[in-house]
Amino acid sequence: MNKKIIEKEILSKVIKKRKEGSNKTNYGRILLICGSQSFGGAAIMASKAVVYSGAGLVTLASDMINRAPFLSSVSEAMFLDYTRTDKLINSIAKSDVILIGSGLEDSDFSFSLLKLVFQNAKTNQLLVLDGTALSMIGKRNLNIPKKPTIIMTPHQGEWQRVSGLSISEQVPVQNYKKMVDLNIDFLVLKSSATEIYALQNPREYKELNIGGPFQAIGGMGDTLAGLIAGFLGQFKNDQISVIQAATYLHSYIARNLSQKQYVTLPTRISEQIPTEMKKIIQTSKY
Ligand SMILES: NC(=O)C1=CN([C@@H]2O[C@H](COP(=O)(O)OP(=O)(O)OC[C@H]3O[C@@H](n4cnc5c(N)ncnc54)[C@H](O)[C@@H]3O)[C@@H](O)[C@H]2O)[C@@H](O)CC1
Ligand SMILES: Nc1ncnc2c1ncn2[C@@H]1O[C@H](COP(=O)(O)OP(=O)(O)O)[C@@H](O)[C@H]1O
Ligand SMILES: [Mg+2]
Repeated sequence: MNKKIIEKEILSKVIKKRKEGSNKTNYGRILLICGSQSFGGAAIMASKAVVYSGAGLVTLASDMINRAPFLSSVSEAMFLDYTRTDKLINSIAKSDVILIGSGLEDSDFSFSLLKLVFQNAKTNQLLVLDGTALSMIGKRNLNIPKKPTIIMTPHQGEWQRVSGLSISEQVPVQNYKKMVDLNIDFLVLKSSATEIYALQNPREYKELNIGGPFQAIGGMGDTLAGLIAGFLGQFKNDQISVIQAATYLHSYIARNLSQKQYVTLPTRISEQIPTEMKKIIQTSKY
């Protein structure tokens, strides 16, 4: 199987200048179903990455305990109480991209949210599965539906839970087999050398080689999931390139920050996203 390295050119391939007459509805409606009483920060960090990546309309559905801190730190986004099933179903129906799992608790209630999304998601929607959604799918043997496009962002421990493959068994051929078995369209398998797979192309996968241990901090993956969701909402073509670009940008910013900072805080990465995106369109040949 052919391994390629993700190069910086992927950023100018995907990130484009905005059209003059466009408005927020042209840049994606993103719904996050994230956070819980225990992990409010994950929801805030994921949402911050979605907003700072430029997504048009962003809603977080979460536990009410997170509402006030969320609105004060990501004021551009909207908030929904995730126990309001009627409103949540409505919001699922209107979304282009749904990110579920970052910071959810492993509970019967969270599991019911995941099933609700699986039942209501439609063919033209993109579903990003992260964090505890993955652990629950693995532990509770939940089948992933064929209809929405599925983007899964596990670290190796989560992928072990979902796929049953131990870390040493997580080699490309095995990973592809599991993607087919489990209906996963795109897999971002996170580690110190993150790998990105697309189901349509089982002969090639790409590896990221610009990350580093300055990224080993809680919230780094929540931020990546948000950045991927935000990019998928606004850059509509060639989903694999969009996912690669988001993953590259996340580590590219972290690497730049690490020149001056021992550890690169996830919220600082998000704050840097608009500046780096601007630099890309200014230097782009396209
Ligand atoms: N501030 C917050 O609210 C935070 C919330 N978080 C959320 O907490 C939930 C649990 O996620 P966690 O990943 O912390 O815990 P998990 O228990 O799901 O995963 C960690 C386990 O996986 C194993 N593992 C194997 N390979 C790994 C790798 N490459 N990277 C990381 N772990 C690996 C570890 O040894 C450990 O046993 C998620 O929903 C996550 O989004 C975390 O993001 C931490 C920060
Ligand atoms: N040593 C490292 N080198 C490169 N990237 C790393 C390293 N450690 C962590 N990362 C990156 O940080 C992120 C961690 O994701 P995850 O474990 O899901 O974090 P969290 O759930 O706490 O937000 C991944 O993108 C991973 O690739
Ligand atoms: Mg995570």
